[in-house]
Amino acid sequence: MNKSARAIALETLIRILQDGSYSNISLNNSLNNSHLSQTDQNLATRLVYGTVQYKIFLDYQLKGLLKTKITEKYLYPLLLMSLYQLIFLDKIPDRAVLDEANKLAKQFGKRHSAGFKIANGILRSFIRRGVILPDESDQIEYLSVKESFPTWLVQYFIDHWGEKRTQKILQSFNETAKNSVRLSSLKNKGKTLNGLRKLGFDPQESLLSSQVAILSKGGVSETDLFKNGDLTIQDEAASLVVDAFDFKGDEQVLDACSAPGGKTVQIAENLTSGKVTALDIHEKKLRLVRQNAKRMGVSDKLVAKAVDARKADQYFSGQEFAKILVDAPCSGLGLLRRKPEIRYTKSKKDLLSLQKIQLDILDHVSHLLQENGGLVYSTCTISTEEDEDVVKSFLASHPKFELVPFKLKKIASNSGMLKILPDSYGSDGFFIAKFKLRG
Ligand SMILES: C[S@@+](CC[C@H](N)C(=O)[O-])C[C@H]1O[C@@H](n2cnc3c(N)ncnc32)[C@H](O)[C@@H]1O
Repeated sequence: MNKSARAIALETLIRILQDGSYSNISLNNSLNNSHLSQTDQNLATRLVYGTVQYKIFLDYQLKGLLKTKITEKYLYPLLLMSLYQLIFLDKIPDRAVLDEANKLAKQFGKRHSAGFKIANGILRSFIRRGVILPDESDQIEYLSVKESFPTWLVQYFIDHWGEKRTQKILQSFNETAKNSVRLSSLKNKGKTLNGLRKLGFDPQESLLSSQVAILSKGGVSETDLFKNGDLTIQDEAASLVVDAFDFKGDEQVLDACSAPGGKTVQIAENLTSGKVTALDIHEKKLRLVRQNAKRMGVSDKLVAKAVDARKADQYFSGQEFAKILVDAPCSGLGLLRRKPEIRYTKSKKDLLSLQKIQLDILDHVSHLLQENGGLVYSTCTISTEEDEDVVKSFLASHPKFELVPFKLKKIASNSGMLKILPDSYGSDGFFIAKFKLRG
């Protein structure tokens, strides 16, 4: 029997909430093995992302309603998913949510289990009582529940950006991520945009880059435009990192942390006789880099090697590279729209342990840069520990490096550092710093 959109969503949520799986990987696996129509896939996606995103808020709604201990594994995810529909999906009538919860409880529960009665009772009680929130006098607790972020993260954002901006940042992270594509610079941009228009994607130019288009719907990876390498899926802020370099075309470039290769192919598009050496600590992930390069028609510019960038100076003989990109492993706090569970899995301690890895990578690759060469450091996080503090520490221990201003297609950085918060342009949160090695 083919599974329904809600059954797929529930089994995915069980894996994410009970087994700690990643939302995007789990959901893709479930959807790829399903026979759902595009509309049903959209519903399953909405249910999974929405429930994970609002987990703290939804959990709070159960306050006072749980009279018995929930033992069956499916029941807690089912309650959260049903509450999400009751509260956020206006087009689905309450009656339908209750009926569907009933069916799912019977499908996922043990034989003779009373799970469906428990679910029904709790959901009916919620409908009678309505949404509850903590008292506003405690802003941290209030915002934590209202926007569904752990209290440490709310406190962290307030400490760095104040209460008003924090509210905007949190709200912005709860908005739906845009469908953003970067158009290959090797192809005719007008033609690609026309192709997108014909397919109903209604492309609009990004505020951050003239090479990036925002689409009105998903599913572009199914099109020939994607398959033929006319475009690639990349966030508008992420697309700025490579633009921070000024390419001549004949350079040897090192991409120290390359997988899945979004920025590697972008570098390669800028090269004529030059090559990009793409490293990643995980051999398996390099397959994605090679696939991406092949699809985007730049395989001849790529050398891929499984290397721990913290040991990169053992693999290369000296100052071999004119440009180096360190798009470092990071907490990913800038990606909260696309990977909502990051807010629950990362802790403040992680920021400092990641900082250590980031500095280690920078230190080891910095020996491989030619004099007057450019080093770009970027992260998809907005934490100071992994961004500005890394820059400060790196400069303190590498006095021959200095920050240099850079100009992108639509914005510029005079300080050599650029931090993009998620509420500024509705993009992912990103950080870019550009250094030069003095001659
Ligand atoms: C932020 S992702 C890079 C994204 C990539 N630049 C892109 O645009 O598609 C960081 C990558 O660093 C890799 N990584 C983590 N630790 C590493 C290390 N010590 N050396 C090299 N790569 C590492 C991870 O496997 C991951 O693929």
